[in-house]
Amino acid sequence: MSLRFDADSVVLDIEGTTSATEFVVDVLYPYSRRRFGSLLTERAGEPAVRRAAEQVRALVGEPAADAPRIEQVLNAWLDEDRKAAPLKALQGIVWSEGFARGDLVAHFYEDVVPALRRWHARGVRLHVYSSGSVAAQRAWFGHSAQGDLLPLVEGLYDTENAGPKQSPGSYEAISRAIGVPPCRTLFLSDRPAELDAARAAGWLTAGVRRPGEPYYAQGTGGHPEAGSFAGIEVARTGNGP
Ligand SMILES: CSCCC(=O)C(=O)COP(=O)(O)O
Ligand SMILES: [Mg+2]
Repeated sequence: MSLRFDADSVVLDIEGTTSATEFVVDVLYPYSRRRFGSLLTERAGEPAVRRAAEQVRALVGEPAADAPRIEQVLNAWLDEDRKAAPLKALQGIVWSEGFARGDLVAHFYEDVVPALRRWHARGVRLHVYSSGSVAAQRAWFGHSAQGDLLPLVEGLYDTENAGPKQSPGSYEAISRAIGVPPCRTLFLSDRPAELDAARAAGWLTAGVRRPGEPYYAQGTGGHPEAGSFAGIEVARTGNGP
C-alpha cells in the first residue's frame, strides 16, 4: 500500500533515508579518518579548517588542543556517529575533494532516484536537510551512481544554516527559507525524533523504514511509514493526490 501526499515540497534526509548508513559508515567515514591528520596540519591555515579546529577545542573545553588531539576527538566522534558540526564541516571538505577526484561515488537506494524524478516532473520542489554539511550534500547529489542529481534539488540545509535536526525551530527556519507553507511540506526521514520535530513545526511527515538501517527496530514513532520511496506518492493538486 502506498502513502499518498498532496504537497508542494519534499525535504529529504540522507543517511538511512535516501542512502545506506552502511555506505556512509564503511566508505565515507574511513575516507575522512585517513585524511584528518594531514588536513589539520598541512592546511591548518585555511579559514574553514581553522574555524572547525576552534569549534572542536570549544566543544571539548580544551583551548590548547593540538592537531593530534583534535584528530583523536574527531575519530572518537566518528566511532559514535556523532553529528558534531566541526566534524561535519571537515568531512565536507575531504569528501567534496574525494567526489571531485572520482575516489567516491554516492550511494542511493534504487527506489530513490526514480521517485525523485517522478515528483520533480510533477512540479514538487525537492530540498535536502541532513547533518552532513551543505558542501558534502552538494558533492553527494552531484556524484551519484545514477549521475548528477543536483538539477533535481532546489535547496540544501544542514545544522549550520538551519539548526539541529531534532528542534522544531530548524524546520520553521527551512519553511521561511523555501517559502512553502509547513502544511504543504513533506519531510522524509529514518529517525523518529527528527520526524517529531518536523511535525511539531506543522510539516507532513513519513518515516522511511528500511531493513538493516539503525532505526529499523525503533519503528517510525507513529508517523506514516514506508519501506521505500516506491511506497510514497507525492503530487501538488491542492485537493489531495
Ligand atoms: C552527504 S552527507 C553524508 C552522511 C553524513 O555524514 C550524515 O551525517 C548524514 O546524516 P543525516 O542527517 O542525513 O541522517
Ligand atoms: Mg538519517
